Amino acid sequence: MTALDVRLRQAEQYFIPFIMAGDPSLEVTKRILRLLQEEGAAAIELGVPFSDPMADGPVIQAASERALENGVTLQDVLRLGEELHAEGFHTPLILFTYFNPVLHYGLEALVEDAKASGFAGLIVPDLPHEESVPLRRIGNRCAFPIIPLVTPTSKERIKQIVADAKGFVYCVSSLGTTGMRQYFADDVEAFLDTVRAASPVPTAVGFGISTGAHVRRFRRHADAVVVGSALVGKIEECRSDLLDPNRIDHALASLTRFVRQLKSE
Ligand SMILES: O=P(O)(O)OC[C@@H](O)[C@@H](O)c1c[nH]c2ccccc12
Repeated sequence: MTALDVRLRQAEQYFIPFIMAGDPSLEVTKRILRLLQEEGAAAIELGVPFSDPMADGPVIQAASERALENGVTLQDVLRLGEELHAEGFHTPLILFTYFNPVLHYGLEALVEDAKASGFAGLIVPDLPHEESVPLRRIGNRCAFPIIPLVTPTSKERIKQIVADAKGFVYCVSSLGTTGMRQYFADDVEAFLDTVRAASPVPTAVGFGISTGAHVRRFRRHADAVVVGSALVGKIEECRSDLLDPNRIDHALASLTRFVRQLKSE
C-alpha cells in the first residue's frame, strides 16, 4: 500500500482538486496549492501545460495555453514540487501530464525525477492501458504509482485495468472531455460501484463535478472526488487580482470560499 492508497481510504480525505501549473503564474500556483492544502485536499492533481490537450474541454485548454504563454515547462513543474516539499508541503501532489512531454523527457528519468521532487504519483490521460506497460513497470520498480483511468465504456476491461492499479483508480464519470456538467448519466453510480468492487486501491471520480451537490452525490460511490474545470475557471475569473500583490489575498479568500462550498457537507 502506498501512502496515497492509505490516505484516500480515510473518510475525511475525499477532495482532489486539479489546477494547471503556471496559471496565472508559478508563484501564484504555489499560493493556491498551499490554500488547497489548508482546505484539506486529500491529494492535488498538478497539470503540466501541453499544446494539444485532447481530453480537455475549453476551460482547461485555455489554462494550458496561458501557462504555455508563461513559458511553463515540465522541468518548471518538477522544480515547483521540489520547492514545496523543501518547505514541508505534505499534501500528495499527483503530476498530471500528457504522454508527449513524458516521451521527450524520458520515461525512466521522469519517474525518477518526479519521485525525487516529492510527487506522489503520475497520471497520463492519453496513454491507453495496453500501451502503459513500460511506464507502469518503471513505476512499480521505483514504487511510484502510475494511476490508471477507467471510463464507462471500459466495461469488461475494468477488471484488467484495476487488477494491478497503484495509488488509486481514476473513474471518468462521463464520455467526452473535461468540463463542468449539469447532468450525469443515471448509471454513473453503478459504474463507480463496479470499479470500487473490483479495485485493490481506492477510487476517485472526476469529469464535470462542479457543485457541493455533485460532490455529495458521488462521494458515496468513490473514495475521492476530483474537481478541475470549476476550480480552474474560478482561478481564471480571479486572474488579475491573483497577479496583483495588493489584491491576491482577496482573490485567495474567494477561492477558499469556492472550495468550502464544494466541500460543504
Ligand atoms: O475538469 P473536470 O470536468 O472537473 O474534470 C477533472 C479534470 O479536470 C482533471 O482530472 C483532468 C484535467 N485534465 C484531464 C484530462 C483527462 C482526464 C482528467 C483530466
